[in-house]
Amino acid sequence: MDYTDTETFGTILDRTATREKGNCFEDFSEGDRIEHAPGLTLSNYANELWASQTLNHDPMYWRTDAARAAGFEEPPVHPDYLLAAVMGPTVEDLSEKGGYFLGRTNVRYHDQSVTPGTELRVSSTVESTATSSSRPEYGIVTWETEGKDAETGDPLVSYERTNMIPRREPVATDGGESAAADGGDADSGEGDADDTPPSEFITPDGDRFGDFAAALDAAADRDAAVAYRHERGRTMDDVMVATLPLMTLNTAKQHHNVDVMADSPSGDIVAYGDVTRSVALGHARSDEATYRELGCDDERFHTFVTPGDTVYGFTRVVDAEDTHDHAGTVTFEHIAFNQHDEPVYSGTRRALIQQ
Ligand SMILES: CC(C)(COP(=O)(O)OP(=O)(O)OC[C@H]1O[C@@H](n2cnc3c(N)ncnc32)[C@H](O)[C@@H]1OP(=O)(O)O)[C@@H](O)C(=O)NCCC(=O)NCCSC(=O)C[C@](C)(O)C(=O)O
Repeated sequence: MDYTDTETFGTILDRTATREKGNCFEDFSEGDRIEHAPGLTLSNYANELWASQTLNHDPMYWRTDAARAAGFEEPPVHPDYLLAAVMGPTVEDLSEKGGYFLGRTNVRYHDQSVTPGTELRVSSTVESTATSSSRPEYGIVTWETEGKDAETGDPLVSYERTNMIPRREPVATDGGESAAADGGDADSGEGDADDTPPSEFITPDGDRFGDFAAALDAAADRDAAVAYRHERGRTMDDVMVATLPLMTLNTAKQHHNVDVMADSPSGDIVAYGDVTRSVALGHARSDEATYRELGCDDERFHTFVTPGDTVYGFTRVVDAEDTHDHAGTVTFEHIAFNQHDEPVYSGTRRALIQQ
């Protein structure tokens, strides 16, 4: 028999089983620990592709003189690439089955001097599982993930992330179990006691710690916030949507299988949340003298970003603390938005900004 005869092959395909990838919601129980097998070795090529394409062009990640001036021996890998390189290899075990990346919190960088050539080992623990009251065909799972230097065992980055994960069987829900699984801020802001925007928005005069602190001082006794837009935008193309996640071994079909995604609510492949976030942070960093990343919290992905969408950035300065001789700690809220001015990502970020 000729298996490649189109008609015959179609009949055979209908009768054969698919060897499935990934895990369903029912496969996760609180406390389960997963060592992610594939891992990867941080590469200069992937690092440069990630940082260049997401407009993260800070010289300290590109040139030895700038890296040395910032206290590194040589240019380290970009922290957004490091984070994505830790998360990518977890997808096969945790979220390849589908469902959306809802958010992440407690992102902490333990070592930012990591250079290309470093091999990663990544493990995750199931922190919680919950029923989704709005989508009975999904559950909501939160994992705690840690990426280490495989050779030394030193922790490099850790975070807690939450996804919707398909169930094998949809369940009837009473709407009672599905409070935000990570205890994060699942509130969209609706119903906040004060949801009236301030009457004035202040832009810092420059990109140094003192400029952010002075702007906050100026806003302190007025009905004002320190908040501004960033000029750059980045249109999502194939490299952004499919290449960057695959380069970090992220096998989520959402980013590279147009055939499957055509039947999904987005109707198309969608950008990996870490790419959207990295673009937003790249826009923000282009307007600040960043010294080190400290961490991010309450990251949320509000709606799909599909090929052709353009990602812009908005920043609100929340706090500025004079913590070091050469740099101060600034807390920002960043919002990425699309060409229709719809928020697609939000999160808070703490970074050391040069004095
Ligand atoms: C998912 C959509 C459709 C739901 O939109 P919606 O407005 O209908 O619903 P919602 O109210 O925002 O959230 C739905 C449910 O999730 C819960 N929830 C929400 N956030 C959190 C959180 N942080 N922690 C815990 N729980 C959370 C929330 O409480 C609610 O529970 P309920 O069903 O019981 O009412 C909509 O928000 C959306 O389209 N978001 C964009 C998703 C997206 O594009 N993510 C990035 C790309 S996917 C990706 O990167 C993949 C990855 C990385 O490769 C990979 O995981 O493998």
